[in-house]
Amino acid sequence: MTTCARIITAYFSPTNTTKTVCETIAQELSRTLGIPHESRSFTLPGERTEPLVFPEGSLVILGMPVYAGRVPNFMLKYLAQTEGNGSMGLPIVVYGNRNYDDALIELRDIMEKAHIHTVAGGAFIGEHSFSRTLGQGRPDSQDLNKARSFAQVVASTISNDRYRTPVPVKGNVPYRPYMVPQKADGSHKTITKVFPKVSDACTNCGVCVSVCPLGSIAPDCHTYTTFCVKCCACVKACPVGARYYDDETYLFHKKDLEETYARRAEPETFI
Ligand SMILES: Cc1cc2nc3c(=O)[nH]c(=O)nc-3n(C[C@H](O)[C@H](O)[C@H](O)COP(=O)(O)O)c2cc1C
Repeated sequence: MTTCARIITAYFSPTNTTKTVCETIAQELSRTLGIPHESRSFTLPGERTEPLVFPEGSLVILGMPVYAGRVPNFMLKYLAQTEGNGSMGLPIVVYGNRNYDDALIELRDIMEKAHIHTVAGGAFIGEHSFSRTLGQGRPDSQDLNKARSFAQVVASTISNDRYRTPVPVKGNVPYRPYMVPQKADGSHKTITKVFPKVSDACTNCGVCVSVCPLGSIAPDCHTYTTFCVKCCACVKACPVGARYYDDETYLFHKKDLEETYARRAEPETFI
Protein backbone atom coordinates (compact mmCIF):
# COMPACT_ATOMS: atom_id res chain seq x y z
CA MET A 1 0.00 0.00 0.00
CA THR A 2 1.40 3.42 -1.04
CA THR A 3 1.52 6.05 1.68
CA CYS A 4 2.11 9.79 1.39
CA ALA A 5 3.26 11.95 4.27
CA ARG A 6 1.63 15.18 3.17
CA ILE A 7 -0.31 16.87 0.39
CA ILE A 8 1.22 20.00 -1.10
CA THR A 9 -0.83 22.18 -3.42
CA ALA A 10 1.11 24.62 -5.59
CA TYR A 11 -0.63 26.89 -8.04
CA PHE A 12 -0.33 29.88 -10.35
CA SER A 13 -3.72 31.56 -10.22
CA PRO A 14 -4.10 35.27 -11.10
CA THR A 15 -7.92 35.28 -10.79
CA ASN A 16 -8.15 32.49 -8.18
CA THR A 17 -10.16 29.85 -10.08
CA THR A 18 -7.20 27.44 -10.29
CA LYS A 19 -6.54 28.00 -6.60
CA THR A 20 -10.17 27.17 -5.70
CA VAL A 21 -10.20 23.93 -7.71
CA CYS A 22 -6.81 22.73 -6.41
CA GLU A 23 -7.55 23.53 -2.80
CA THR A 24 -10.90 21.75 -2.99
CA ILE A 25 -9.23 18.60 -4.34
CA ALA A 26 -6.49 18.87 -1.70
CA GLN A 27 -8.90 19.31 1.22
CA GLU A 28 -10.90 16.25 0.19
CA LEU A 29 -7.75 14.17 -0.33
CA SER A 30 -6.45 15.30 3.05
CA ARG A 31 -9.75 14.34 4.72
CA THR A 32 -9.99 10.98 2.96
CA LEU A 33 -6.35 9.94 3.35
CA GLY A 34 -6.00 11.45 6.84
CA ILE A 35 -2.79 13.34 6.01
CA PRO A 36 -1.97 17.06 6.36
CA HIS A 37 -2.29 19.57 3.54
CA GLU A 38 -0.34 22.73 2.83
CA SER A 39 -0.73 25.28 0.06
CA ARG A 40 1.80 27.31 -1.87
CA SER A 41 1.02 30.04 -4.39
CA PHE A 42 3.61 30.95 -7.01
CA THR A 43 1.38 33.53 -8.65
CA LEU A 44 3.23 36.70 -7.61
CA PRO A 45 6.86 37.53 -8.45
CA GLY A 46 7.77 37.54 -4.74
CA GLU A 47 6.45 33.97 -4.49
CA ARG A 48 8.80 32.77 -7.25
CA THR A 49 12.15 33.74 -5.77
CA GLU A 50 12.80 30.06 -5.04
CA PRO A 51 11.94 27.12 -7.31
CA LEU A 52 9.26 24.63 -6.30
CA VAL A 53 10.88 21.79 -4.34
CA PHE A 54 8.72 19.02 -2.90
CA PRO A 55 10.10 16.65 -0.26
CA GLU A 56 10.10 12.92 -0.97
CA GLY A 57 6.83 11.29 0.09
CA SER A 58 4.63 14.26 -0.91
CA LEU A 59 1.45 14.12 -2.92
CA VAL A 60 1.79 17.20 -5.15
CA ILE A 61 -1.19 18.97 -6.70
CA LEU A 62 0.19 21.33 -9.35
CA GLY A 63 -2.37 23.78 -10.75
CA MET A 64 -2.08 25.99 -13.82
CA PRO A 65 -4.63 27.96 -15.85
CA VAL A 66 -4.76 27.23 -19.59
CA TYR A 67 -3.44 30.08 -21.75
CA ALA A 68 -3.83 29.74 -25.54
CA GLY A 69 -4.42 25.99 -25.20
CA ARG A 70 -1.16 25.42 -23.33
CA VAL A 71 0.65 25.92 -20.04
CA PRO A 72 1.36 29.71 -19.95
CA ASN A 73 4.66 30.09 -21.79
CA PHE A 74 6.09 32.76 -19.50
CA MET A 75 5.97 30.21 -16.65
CA LEU A 76 7.86 27.43 -18.42
CA LYS A 77 11.36 28.46 -17.26
CA TYR A 78 10.22 28.67 -13.65
CA LEU A 79 8.39 25.33 -13.79
CA ALA A 80 11.42 23.66 -15.38
CA GLN A 81 13.35 24.21 -12.12
CA THR A 82 10.84 22.17 -10.10
CA GLU A 83 12.14 19.16 -8.18
CA GLY A 84 9.74 16.53 -6.93
CA ASN A 85 12.18 14.03 -5.37
CA GLY A 86 10.12 11.05 -6.54
CA SER A 87 6.83 12.31 -5.04
CA MET A 88 3.46 11.43 -6.52
CA GLY A 89 1.43 14.14 -8.21
CA LEU A 90 -1.69 15.38 -9.93
CA PRO A 91 -1.51 17.86 -12.84
CA ILE A 92 -4.61 20.09 -12.71
CA VAL A 93 -5.48 22.66 -15.39
CA VAL A 94 -8.33 25.15 -15.27
CA TYR A 95 -9.69 26.69 -18.47
CA GLY A 96 -12.26 29.28 -19.43
CA ASN A 97 -14.97 27.09 -21.00
CA ARG A 98 -13.35 26.98 -24.47
CA ASN A 99 -10.87 24.06 -24.40
CA TYR A 100 -7.74 22.95 -22.58
CA ASP A 101 -6.17 21.55 -25.79
CA ASP A 102 -2.65 20.33 -24.87
CA ALA A 103 -2.24 22.07 -21.52
CA LEU A 104 -2.92 19.03 -19.35
CA ILE A 105 -0.51 16.72 -21.16
CA GLU A 106 2.11 19.50 -21.18
CA LEU A 107 1.74 20.00 -17.41
CA ARG A 108 1.90 16.25 -16.86
CA ASP A 109 5.15 16.10 -18.84
CA ILE A 110 6.62 19.04 -16.87
CA MET A 111 5.88 17.17 -13.63
CA GLU A 112 7.36 13.92 -14.89
CA LYS A 113 10.56 15.77 -15.91
CA ALA A 114 10.66 17.16 -12.36
CA HIS A 115 10.64 13.60 -10.95
CA ILE A 116 7.00 13.71 -9.89
CA HIS A 117 5.20 10.48 -10.69
CA THR A 118 1.80 11.58 -12.01
CA VAL A 119 -1.01 9.27 -10.89
CA ALA A 120 -4.15 11.24 -11.88
CA GLY A 121 -5.02 14.54 -13.54
CA GLY A 122 -7.89 16.78 -14.40
CA ALA A 123 -9.13 19.69 -16.48
CA PHE A 124 -11.68 21.92 -14.73
CA ILE A 125 -13.52 25.06 -15.75
CA GLY A 126 -13.13 28.58 -14.34
CA GLU A 127 -14.66 31.90 -15.36
CA HIS A 128 -12.69 33.09 -18.38
CA SER A 129 -10.09 35.69 -17.44
CA PHE A 130 -11.22 37.99 -20.29
CA SER A 131 -14.92 37.81 -19.49
CA ARG A 132 -17.57 38.10 -16.80
CA THR A 133 -20.04 35.91 -18.71
CA LEU A 134 -17.97 33.07 -20.21
CA GLY A 135 -17.93 30.34 -17.57
CA GLN A 136 -19.49 32.89 -15.22
CA GLY A 137 -19.12 32.00 -11.55
CA ARG A 138 -17.16 28.83 -12.24
CA PRO A 139 -15.93 26.71 -10.63
CA ASP A 140 -19.46 26.46 -9.17
CA SER A 141 -20.88 24.00 -6.64
CA GLN A 142 -21.32 21.30 -9.32
CA ASP A 143 -17.68 21.67 -10.36
CA LEU A 144 -16.47 21.55 -6.77
CA ASN A 145 -18.55 18.44 -6.06
CA LYS A 146 -16.90 16.82 -9.09
CA ALA A 147 -13.52 17.89 -7.74
CA ARG A 148 -14.33 16.22 -4.39
CA SER A 149 -15.56 13.01 -6.08
CA PHE A 150 -12.36 12.95 -8.14
CA ALA A 151 -10.30 13.31 -4.97
CA GLN A 152 -12.11 10.35 -3.39
CA VAL A 153 -11.35 8.13 -6.39
CA VAL A 154 -7.72 9.29 -6.38
CA ALA A 155 -7.43 8.50 -2.66
CA SER A 156 -8.76 4.99 -3.17
CA THR A 157 -6.56 4.43 -6.24
CA ILE A 158 -3.45 5.47 -4.33
CA SER A 159 -4.36 3.47 -1.21
CA ASN A 160 -4.89 0.34 -3.30
CA ASP A 161 -1.82 0.83 -5.54
CA ARG A 162 -4.02 0.76 -8.64
CA TYR A 163 -2.61 3.85 -10.36
CA ARG A 164 -0.77 4.08 -13.67
CA THR A 165 2.15 6.46 -14.02
CA PRO A 166 2.62 8.63 -16.02
CA VAL A 167 -1.15 9.06 -15.96
CA PRO A 168 -2.63 8.83 -19.47
CA VAL A 169 -4.36 12.16 -20.25
CA LYS A 170 -5.92 13.78 -23.32
CA GLY A 171 -3.72 15.90 -25.58
CA ASN A 172 -1.36 15.90 -28.55
CA VAL A 173 2.40 15.35 -28.65
CA PRO A 174 4.04 17.33 -30.17
CA TYR A 175 1.89 19.99 -28.53
CA ARG A 176 -0.13 22.16 -30.88
CA PRO A 177 1.05 25.79 -31.27
CA TYR A 178 -0.31 28.47 -28.94
CA MET A 179 -3.71 29.64 -30.13
CA VAL A 180 -3.58 33.12 -31.71
CA PRO A 181 -6.70 35.36 -31.56
CA GLN A 182 -8.68 35.83 -34.74
CA LYS A 183 -9.69 39.24 -36.07
CA ALA A 184 -13.06 40.09 -37.62
CA ASP A 185 -11.61 39.56 -41.13
CA GLY A 186 -10.54 36.00 -40.24
CA SER A 187 -6.82 36.78 -40.03
CA HIS A 188 -4.86 36.09 -36.82
CA LYS A 189 -3.08 38.67 -34.69
CA THR A 190 -1.20 38.35 -31.41
CA ILE A 191 -2.19 40.63 -28.55
CA THR A 192 1.12 40.37 -26.71
CA LYS A 193 1.73 44.12 -26.81
CA VAL A 194 -1.72 45.07 -25.51
CA PHE A 195 -2.00 46.64 -22.02
CA PRO A 196 -5.07 47.59 -19.96
CA LYS A 197 -6.18 51.20 -20.02
CA VAL A 198 -7.03 53.04 -16.80
CA SER A 199 -10.06 55.34 -16.54
CA ASP A 200 -10.48 58.50 -14.46
CA ALA A 201 -12.26 56.37 -11.84
CA CYS A 202 -8.82 55.13 -10.66
CA THR A 203 -8.13 56.15 -7.05
CA ASN A 204 -4.50 54.95 -7.11
CA CYS A 205 -5.32 52.46 -4.35
CA GLY A 206 -2.62 50.07 -5.58
CA VAL A 207 -4.70 46.87 -5.60
CA CYS A 208 -3.77 46.33 -9.26
CA VAL A 209 -0.07 46.70 -8.42
CA SER A 210 -0.35 44.06 -5.69
CA VAL A 211 -2.13 41.42 -7.81
CA CYS A 212 -0.13 41.61 -11.07
CA PRO A 213 1.71 38.27 -11.46
CA LEU A 214 4.40 39.89 -13.60
CA GLY A 215 4.94 42.83 -11.23
CA SER A 216 4.32 44.88 -14.32
CA ILE A 217 2.19 47.73 -12.96
CA ALA A 218 4.21 50.67 -11.58
CA PRO A 219 3.22 52.14 -8.17
CA ASP A 220 1.39 54.98 -9.98
CA CYS A 221 -1.17 52.34 -11.19
CA HIS A 222 -0.95 53.80 -14.71
CA THR A 223 2.39 52.85 -16.25
CA TYR A 224 3.96 49.47 -16.96
CA THR A 225 7.44 48.20 -16.26
CA THR A 226 7.34 45.00 -18.31
CA PHE A 227 4.82 43.09 -20.42
CA CYS A 228 1.17 42.15 -19.83
CA VAL A 229 -0.07 38.55 -20.13
CA LYS A 230 -3.75 39.56 -20.17
CA CYS A 231 -4.45 37.47 -17.02
CA CYS A 232 -6.99 40.17 -16.02
CA ALA A 233 -6.11 39.97 -12.33
CA CYS A 234 -5.93 43.79 -12.23
CA VAL A 235 -9.14 44.24 -14.24
CA LYS A 236 -11.12 41.89 -11.99
CA ALA A 237 -9.61 43.06 -8.69
CA CYS A 238 -9.95 46.81 -9.27
CA PRO A 239 -12.49 47.96 -6.64
CA VAL A 240 -13.81 50.77 -8.87
CA GLY A 241 -13.72 48.99 -12.26
CA ALA A 242 -11.18 51.46 -13.62
CA ARG A 243 -9.12 49.01 -15.68
CA TYR A 244 -10.17 47.80 -19.11
CA TYR A 245 -8.87 46.73 -22.51
CA ASP A 246 -9.91 48.70 -25.58
CA ASP A 247 -7.76 46.94 -28.19
CA GLU A 248 -9.90 45.98 -31.20
CA THR A 249 -8.43 42.47 -31.64
CA TYR A 250 -8.74 41.72 -27.92
CA LEU A 251 -12.38 42.88 -27.84
CA PHE A 252 -13.30 40.93 -30.97
CA HIS A 253 -11.62 37.79 -29.60
CA LYS A 254 -13.45 38.15 -26.27
CA LYS A 255 -16.84 38.56 -27.96
CA ASP A 256 -16.11 35.67 -30.34
CA LEU A 257 -15.20 33.39 -27.41
CA GLU A 258 -18.33 34.42 -25.48
CA GLU A 259 -20.56 33.65 -28.46
CA THR A 260 -18.88 30.50 -29.74
CA TYR A 261 -18.26 28.77 -26.40
CA ALA A 262 -21.46 29.64 -24.54
CA ARG A 263 -22.28 25.93 -23.95
CA ARG A 264 -21.34 24.46 -20.59
CA ALA A 265 -18.06 22.52 -20.72
CA GLU A 266 -17.68 19.88 -18.01
CA PRO A 267 -14.62 18.83 -16.01
CA GLU A 268 -12.67 15.83 -17.30
CA THR A 269 -10.57 13.67 -15.02
CA PHE A 270 -8.00 10.96 -15.75
CA ILE A 271 -6.74 8.13 -13.56
C1 LIG B 1 -3.89 34.83 -22.11
C2 LIG B 1 -4.99 33.88 -21.77
C3 LIG B 1 -5.27 32.82 -22.61
C4 LIG B 1 -6.31 31.93 -22.30
N1 LIG B 1 -6.52 30.85 -23.12
C5 LIG B 1 -7.54 29.99 -22.84
C6 LIG B 1 -7.77 28.86 -23.67
O1 LIG B 1 -7.02 28.55 -24.59
N2 LIG B 1 -8.86 28.09 -23.43
C7 LIG B 1 -9.73 28.40 -22.41
O2 LIG B 1 -10.75 27.72 -22.30
N3 LIG B 1 -9.48 29.42 -21.55
C8 LIG B 1 -8.41 30.21 -21.73
N4 LIG B 1 -8.13 31.23 -20.87
C9 LIG B 1 -8.96 31.39 -19.67
C10 LIG B 1 -8.32 30.83 -18.40
O3 LIG B 1 -7.76 29.56 -18.65
C11 LIG B 1 -9.38 30.67 -17.30
O4 LIG B 1 -10.10 31.85 -17.14
C12 LIG B 1 -8.80 30.24 -15.97
O5 LIG B 1 -9.90 29.88 -15.15
C13 LIG B 1 -8.00 31.35 -15.29
O6 LIG B 1 -7.38 30.82 -14.13
P1 LIG B 1 -7.08 31.69 -12.80
O7 LIG B 1 -8.42 32.12 -12.25
O8 LIG B 1 -6.42 30.72 -11.90
O9 LIG B 1 -6.26 32.86 -13.20
C14 LIG B 1 -7.10 32.12 -21.13
C15 LIG B 1 -6.81 33.20 -20.28
C16 LIG B 1 -5.76 34.06 -20.59
C17 LIG B 1 -5.44 35.17 -19.64
